[in-house]
Amino acid sequence: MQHRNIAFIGAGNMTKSIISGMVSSGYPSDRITASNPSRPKLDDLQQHFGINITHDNHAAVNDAEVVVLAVKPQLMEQVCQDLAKHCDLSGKLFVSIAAGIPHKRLQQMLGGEYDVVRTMPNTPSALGKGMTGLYADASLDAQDKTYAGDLMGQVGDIVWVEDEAQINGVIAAAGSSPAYFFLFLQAMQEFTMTQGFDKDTARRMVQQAMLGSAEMVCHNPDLELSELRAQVTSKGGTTAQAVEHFQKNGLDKLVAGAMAAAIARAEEMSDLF
Ligand SMILES: NC(=O)C1=CN([C@@H]2O[C@H](COP(=O)(O)OP(=O)(O)OC[C@H]3O[C@@H](n4cnc5c(N)ncnc54)[C@H](OP(=O)(O)O)[C@@H]3O)[C@@H](O)[C@H]2O)C=CC1
Ligand SMILES: O=C(O)[C@@H]1CCC=N1
Repeated sequence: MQHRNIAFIGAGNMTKSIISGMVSSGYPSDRITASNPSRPKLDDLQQHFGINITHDNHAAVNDAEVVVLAVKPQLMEQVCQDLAKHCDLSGKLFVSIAAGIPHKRLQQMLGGEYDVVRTMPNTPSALGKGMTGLYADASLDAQDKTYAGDLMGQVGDIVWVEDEAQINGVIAAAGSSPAYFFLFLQAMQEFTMTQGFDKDTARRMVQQAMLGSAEMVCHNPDLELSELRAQVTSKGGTTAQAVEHFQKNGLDKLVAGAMAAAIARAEEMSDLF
């Protein structure tokens, strides 16, 4: 991929995940800058990945060809307006990772019809196992589109969406979903501890079971998920009892409700910010 000078505005969890994945995939660290108000996160990024760091958003943006907007949604307007006031933004490609802020709204915040790609990554990007949804409007130059896809492709799998509203579906399915899996594992760990296992052993067991299961899913793309489940479920056995308990207690509805809640919040945020 092209290695353009890239600046991350905001050096929080998601920036760290993306930079970590980029550097492991060979993106030159001297072409990456992170800007953040507080120091410790910047020091951490510099120590681990050898990137450039600054407290000055303007300097970071002035030196960049690509600007990743990685602050919390509620700060986005203030940060973009400040950049618009103090920097020449023409010719730069903007990549937003913020939940709930539409493409048009980002352009409005930046004060012009700049090239903007709206993305929705997730934290496993740190391990090169991310999943990112991307949206751009038809005016985006093919080279910029390729760059944005390659960039997020360095940290995992990507999917372009045609309809911007689908980005909220990506949030529910991939942006937020690592937290669902962690929550599920935590509940399993806690129950396992009630069976006389210490915390670490309980974690080791449930995490290995999850890792193995995820690998089975990925290595068997032609097998339906229901078939993989059937392979574990002996007739009259233990798994059948557990699965029946989940189903009787409305697991499908619970999951659909949680994902719909994530989407509803994303929609709400697009009115708020
Ligand atoms: N976490 C996740 O799993 C995902 C998050 N996102 C999106 O990523 C974005 C960032 O989220 P996340 O990384 O979790 O949040 P964090 O709070 O971890 O990071 C945000 C960072 O922005 C910094 N910041 C605050 N004000 C400014 C400013 N004026 N200029 C530059 N930086 C500033 C904060 O610095 P300080 O702490 O010093 O105030 C902080 O380090 C959000 O918009 C979120 O919607 C998208 C997908 C997944
Ligand atoms: O919770 C959030 O709003 C962000 C977006 C997806 C994951 N974290």
